[in-house]
Amino acid sequence: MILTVTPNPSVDRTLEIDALVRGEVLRARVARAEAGGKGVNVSRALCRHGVATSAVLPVGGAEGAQLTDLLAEGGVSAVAVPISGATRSNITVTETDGTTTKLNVSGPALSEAETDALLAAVDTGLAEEPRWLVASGSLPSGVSGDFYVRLARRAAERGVPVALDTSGTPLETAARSGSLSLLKPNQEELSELLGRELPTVGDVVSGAREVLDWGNEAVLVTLGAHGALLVRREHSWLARGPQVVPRSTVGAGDCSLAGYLSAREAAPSERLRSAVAWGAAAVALPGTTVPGPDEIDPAAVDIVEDPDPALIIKEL
Ligand SMILES: Nc1ncnc2c1ncn2[C@@H]1O[C@H](COP(=O)(O)OP(=O)(O)O)[C@@H](O)[C@H]1O
Ligand SMILES: O=P(O)(O)OC[C@H]1O[C@](O)(COP(=O)(O)O)[C@@H](O)[C@@H]1O
Repeated sequence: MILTVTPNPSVDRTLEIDALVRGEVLRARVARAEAGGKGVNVSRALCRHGVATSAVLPVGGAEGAQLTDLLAEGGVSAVAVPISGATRSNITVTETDGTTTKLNVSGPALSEAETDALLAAVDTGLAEEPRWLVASGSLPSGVSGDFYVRLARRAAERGVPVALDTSGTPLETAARSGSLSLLKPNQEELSELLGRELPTVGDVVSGAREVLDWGNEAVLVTLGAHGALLVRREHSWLARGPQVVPRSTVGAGDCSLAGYLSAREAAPSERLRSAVAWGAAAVALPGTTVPGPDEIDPAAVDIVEDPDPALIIKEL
């Protein structure tokens, strides 16, 4: 079983329009609502592939009820921790050419008692000895920036490896405290973490190795349309995915992480192949829709071990 925790989940609302024009009245062709939030999406993607998973998340208000219903409809096992605030709705606008614009809301604050209840729900999940704990997404206000460090300590006590996908202060705090089995920043998040631009493959690999030096095991850096780099101490691997016609990039990173974790007992390069295949498949689907097994083509992913450090990422 893979346990995910999403402290700030959302109902993802997507509006599909022809082209976004500021200041105009635009009519949406399609409006959809899907369960969202980073760990929630990892669980949804794993569930579509028959991988056992459980999603822990706080829920409140009418959107919280809708989120719980959406997860139940999708057959995703969830532990919903009740909170007094209302779960957020994040808005995505997708245009015909695949341009995706996201408007993320900060979400409800969690009280200390609600934060403790969330931690207790994770503890209960950890007692079931999951093969991974996935800690993902932004932290709601009221939750201290070291929340993921606290989670990682609890997981370590049970010998459960932790995969982290977040940004800003929560990423920096957890990454610097070490002991994470996997971090999944995108190129921009890694660059922000290290405080410098990372235009080449060599820049990303050496930046990720700096993060490994803080006591972490592996870094999966997703590069949007340019694929992904997996960096471990001994080797790094570059994966370039198939060309896809993008429809919505929302949830691509979450599906990449799910693909990486789904590949049981596989060599690092095969885990990376799976990550990029799942991410590319997600981009071809509308809204926050997660791909199923028929939509994924791992054979279309090209992998290079210890790639040329001089390669420029935006030219890949
Ligand atoms: N425009 C795109 N075309 C093809 N694949 C894409 C595109 N955008 C993202 N992907 C795939 O999804 C993965 C995750 O995307 P990325 O944007 O880096 O993550 P995040 O959603 O976390 O920002 C990439 O590694 C790639 O495999
Ligand atoms: O917690 P954050 O950083 O606000 O992100 C939440 C949003 O990110 C998503 O999880 C999508 O994430 P990715 O596009 O990075 O895979 C949405 O479902 C959700 O609306």
